[in-house]
Amino acid sequence: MSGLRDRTLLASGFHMPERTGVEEFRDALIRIGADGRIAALTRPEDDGYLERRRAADEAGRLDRLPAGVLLLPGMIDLHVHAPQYPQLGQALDVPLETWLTRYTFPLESRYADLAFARRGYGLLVEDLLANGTTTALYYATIHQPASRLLADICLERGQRALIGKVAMDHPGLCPETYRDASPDAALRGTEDLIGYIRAHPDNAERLVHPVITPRFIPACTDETLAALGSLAHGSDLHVQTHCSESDWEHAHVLARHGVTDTESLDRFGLLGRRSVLAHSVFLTAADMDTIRARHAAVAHCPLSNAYFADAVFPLRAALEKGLHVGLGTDISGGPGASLFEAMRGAVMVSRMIDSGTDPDLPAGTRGRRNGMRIDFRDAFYLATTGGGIALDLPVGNFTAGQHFDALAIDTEAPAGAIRLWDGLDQGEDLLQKIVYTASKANIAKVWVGGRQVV
Ligand SMILES: Nc1nc2[nH]cnc2c(=O)[nH]1
Repeated sequence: MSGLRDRTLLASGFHMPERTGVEEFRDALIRIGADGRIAALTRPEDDGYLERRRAADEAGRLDRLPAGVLLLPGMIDLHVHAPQYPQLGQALDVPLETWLTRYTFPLESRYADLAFARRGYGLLVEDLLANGTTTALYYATIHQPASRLLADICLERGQRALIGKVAMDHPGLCPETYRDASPDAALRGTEDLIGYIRAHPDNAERLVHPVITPRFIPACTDETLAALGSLAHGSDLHVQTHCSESDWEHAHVLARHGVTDTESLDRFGLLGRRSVLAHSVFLTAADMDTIRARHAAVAHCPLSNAYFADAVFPLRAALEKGLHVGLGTDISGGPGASLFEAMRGAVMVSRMIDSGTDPDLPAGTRGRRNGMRIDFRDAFYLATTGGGIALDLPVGNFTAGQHFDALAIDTEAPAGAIRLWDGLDQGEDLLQKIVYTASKANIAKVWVGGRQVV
């Protein structure tokens, strides 16, 4: 079994087209079209199942997952700084502003060197695919050649990706050696990468999308924010930026613009259906209303927030308000490169905000307020369907019309971390165990758009 285009896969597994419940399928037929999209998922109890199964088999177009191997949707990472992979797991003992100026900007400036970029980006894309990330929303750097190279690599390796040349021109924060020379340079660089990705000869299927990427308000002049807002206006382009991430950052925007990040981004025209706001920890109730009204999305980055936010994003409240939310690793503000770790982190921090952390307080009074916790189901939804909705792309589950982006989880891989026990691991308990314990060695195969990429 390799590519699954124009074939039918006989598989058991899980997906969550709706947040209201996990759907388990057993011995389902997933018919994948020549375009890599799912034509139908047929279960044994559905009409025509046996006929379809026989027809696919007789045509030599039936593939089966072996016993012990389960199918999950591919993971969608809504926040990755591609150039920061070399410092994953480093420098998390300093606050965001120090981390940026002392470590991150100097590292990113090295992507002026294409050989360095090739090594870093090649390894990152390969590792993320092996970790099960089939779609990634990437920040590149300010450099045109290296940002183009990231697009080339994603196309070559077959990862679905959304890539932005980072716009950052504010001399107050960005060092002279690593910033756009002017608002015009920031805008032209953004437009150049959009043109390159759209016209790329290997991107006819639009596997890779360009993204308007003002790094965050402190790094951009108002002129640049306005120019990028105009570019986004009326287009179908994605926008990504950081929003209300830390006390320092949030206070900076309040002092400079007199309003919150959300309000300011909205005034610049940067909030729309395809905007993804990373972190968004310090949103007010009014900010949440604005994000919902614009149908924009939040990339919740639980691991990174533990280091830079000193607070927990009220995820449950955002979901109950109807915001689009998905998960991000925030490589390298978060020390993990796997959405499985992000899922686990999202559940854990939600438990802490729900029940609290101070053992000196009586039980029941420690938490911010009750009802803030999520469970593994919500986390699985956010990493799959939630991410697809946030990006406005047909990915995240196995319903008809979605791209076939999927993982084969080998629950019996000897080197993997999943350990099953007879009779214990059934239904949602099995999915829970996968969410909490799966490791890279359990990810046996990965497909993007029906093409096998791992
Ligand atoms: N976590 C994180 N926050 C940022 N704010 C501005 N740039 C960055 C970045 O690279 N990572």
